[in-house]
Formats: sequence, C-alpha cells, structure tokens
Amino acid sequence: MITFEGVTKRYPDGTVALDGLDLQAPSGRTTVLVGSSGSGKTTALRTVNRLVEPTGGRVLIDGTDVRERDPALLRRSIGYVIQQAGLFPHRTVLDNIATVPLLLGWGRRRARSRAAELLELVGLEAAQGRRYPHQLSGGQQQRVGVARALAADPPVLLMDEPFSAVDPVVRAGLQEELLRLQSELHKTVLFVTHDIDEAVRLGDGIAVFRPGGVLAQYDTPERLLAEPVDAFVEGFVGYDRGVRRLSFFPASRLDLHTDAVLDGGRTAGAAARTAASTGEPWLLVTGADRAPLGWLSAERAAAADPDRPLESLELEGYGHIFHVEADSLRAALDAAMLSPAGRAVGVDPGGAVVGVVSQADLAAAIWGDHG
Ligand SMILES: Nc1ncnc2c1ncn2[C@@H]1O[C@H](COP(=O)(O)OP(=O)(O)OP(=O)(O)O)[C@@H](O)[C@H]1O
Repeated sequence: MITFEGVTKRYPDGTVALDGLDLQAPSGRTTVLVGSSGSGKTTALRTVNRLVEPTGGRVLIDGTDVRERDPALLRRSIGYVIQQAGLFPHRTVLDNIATVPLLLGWGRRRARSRAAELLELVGLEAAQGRRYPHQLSGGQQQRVGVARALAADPPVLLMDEPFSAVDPVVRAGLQEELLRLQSELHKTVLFVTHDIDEAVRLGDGIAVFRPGGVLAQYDTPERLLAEPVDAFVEGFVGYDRGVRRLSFFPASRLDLHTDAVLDGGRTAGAAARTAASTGEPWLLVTGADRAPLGWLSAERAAAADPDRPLESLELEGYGHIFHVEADSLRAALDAAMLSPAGRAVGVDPGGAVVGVVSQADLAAAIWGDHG
C-alpha cells in the first residue's frame, strides 16, 4: 500500500503544487489520479520515487517512509513509465528493457533473457527487440516503456500519462493490455491521466485533484460517477456521466424478447401474423445457428408474397450486436441507438441470438436502476 500522509510540496517561488494530500493506494490495485492541468498529479506521483521531496508530510510504501530508503535503490524497486516512453535512443529495445536488471547486478545473460520474456509479455515480437526505439511506432514504444518498468518485477508501478501520446485506437489497445497484465501481475499501480474515460476504465479507485494541489474526491469509479461531491468534480467527470455509469450495469439483467425473432426459413405470411399478434413493428430474422440476418418491418412482411421465405427478402442490417453475458447496459443502449429498428440484438458467446430489446425496454431498465 502507498500512503500519502499530509503531503505538501511548496516550491521556493511560493507555488503550492500539492497541499496536504491524504490518500491510500491499496496494494495490488490501480489507483488513478485525474484532475485539471497543474493540479499536482505528477508531483504526487514523483514523491513516491523521491524525484520530488515533499516540504511537508510523508509518503509510506507498505508502512516504510520512503525517506528512509536510498533514492537510487528505491527507484530500482519502483517501475516508472512516462509519456512517450522515455526510452534510451541509442540502446536497442532489449537493452532498454534490461536496464534495471543490469543495474541490480543480474548479469547480462539473465537480464537479456528476462527482457526477452517481457517483450513477449507486452505483445511484441522477438525481432523488434533488436531494433532501436525510433524504429518502432509510438504505441510499440509505450509497450517497451511498460516492459522496461516491469523488468525487475517491482511491486509498485508509477505511470505518468503513459498512453497520452498515441491515437485513440492504439490507446484503447494499450489500456486493454494493461488490464490484462494487471489481472496477472497485481501490481500496486499509481496512474496519472487527464482522461476520465481512461480513469474509469483502468482505475479500481480514482482520485480527482483540483487546482492548488488539493484532493477533491477519492472513490471507486462507480461512486465517482454516481455521486460527485461538488460542481468541480461533476464538471470534471463530464455531463454525460449518466451514460458512462451504465458501463457498470451488466446487460445480463435485461429482459430480452424472443417473440418477434423468426427463423429465415419461415414465410412472410408467418412473419405478418407474428407482427399482428405481438404488435411488434420490427421482426428479427435469423439464419443458421440462430445468427442474426437482419430486421424486417411489419409493413414489409405484410406487403410481401406470403409464401416467400424470410431469408429471401431484403432485410435491414441488424447493426451492432451486444454480448448478453459480457457487455454492459451502455453497450446495449449504444446498439439500440444505432439500430435501424431502434432495437438491440443480444447474442450469446457463440453469436446466436438470445433476444432483442427495444429502446423503451432499455429506458425502463435504466430508470429502474437510477430512478
Ligand atoms: N520546479 C518547480 N517550481 C515551481 N513550480 C513548479 C515546479 N514544478 C512544478 N511546479 C508547479 O506545480 C504545480 C503542479 O504541477 P504538476 O506537474 O504536479 O501538475 P499536474 O497535475 O501533473 O499537471 P499536468 O496535468 O499539466 O501534467 C504546477 O502549478 C506547476 O507549475
């Protein structure tokens, strides 16, 4: 556990970068620091590895004051990842990753074999280990930065806006990768970002800083979105926090309808009768293994030759589907919003249709949760 006890940093020019920070970042969890520019996030992070010495208070790692540790040795026991990776340009990727193990006196062979292991762990190929950093993409360089930080298997990882210099798609991939790594490695991670979506995705706990280096709120992502303590935090988490919050509710709680789901081998006449008896304006047609084929409107079904099989008719695309077991209400809502029928198609892990849900059903489910 990393404990900040009344940590203050006042610079000689009078700037208060951090003002009496009290915070506990639990072991094996990811704690994200967010907040406006200049609110002291980086300063807080750097007091942990003593790149910044506080002017008041103290920082403890598992109960030991970091001031009792030799700064160089302390830093070797803490992984540190910064924006744009900060790799050594004249060293190969493998040598970059092996930096701390070599400093710890592991010996060349062991350090290099550990580096090769790490390269694989962060999803890079062996051949890329022989390259120099400039021969890699920005996203790959960030992976190397993460591998380098993890090389000596430190229990604590400090990450200062590690993914902010890459495009959104690469960034999403890196976030995914970090979640996977963390589920295996259980490091005590402190992660600084400007991006509230990144914070919600990665954080077990989120600390929101306000200007002047003051902690405004420290909570789980769910609680932060549900109950921001004041207007500053509410503004920071965004006015679409209601929609973001839906990420925490599983789609499995939705009641899906199957009465308007029809196999493609059935006829237009059968579909028209189903539409009439259920009152459903849209019917979902499925094919082999109950995979979705597309939507048929009740009017179209009524106008078509009643003997024609549904799979031979022109259907509206079913759009995005959502996975009933794995996805959230947010994914289901998104699928319904984008669907030409205003309905979302829920599937099982094999891609077979479980049922459909309308925007009105979703609103009812959401209202039930949040009303
Ligand atoms: N050496 C220094 N001397 C004086 N002021 C400093 C010094 N280093 C940082 N500061 C100030 O301390 C405050 C906090 O800086 P810090 O980098 O921790 O903020 P941050 O929240 O990480 O910001 P950003 O999100 O923009 O990176 C800022 O006002 C900054 O200008």
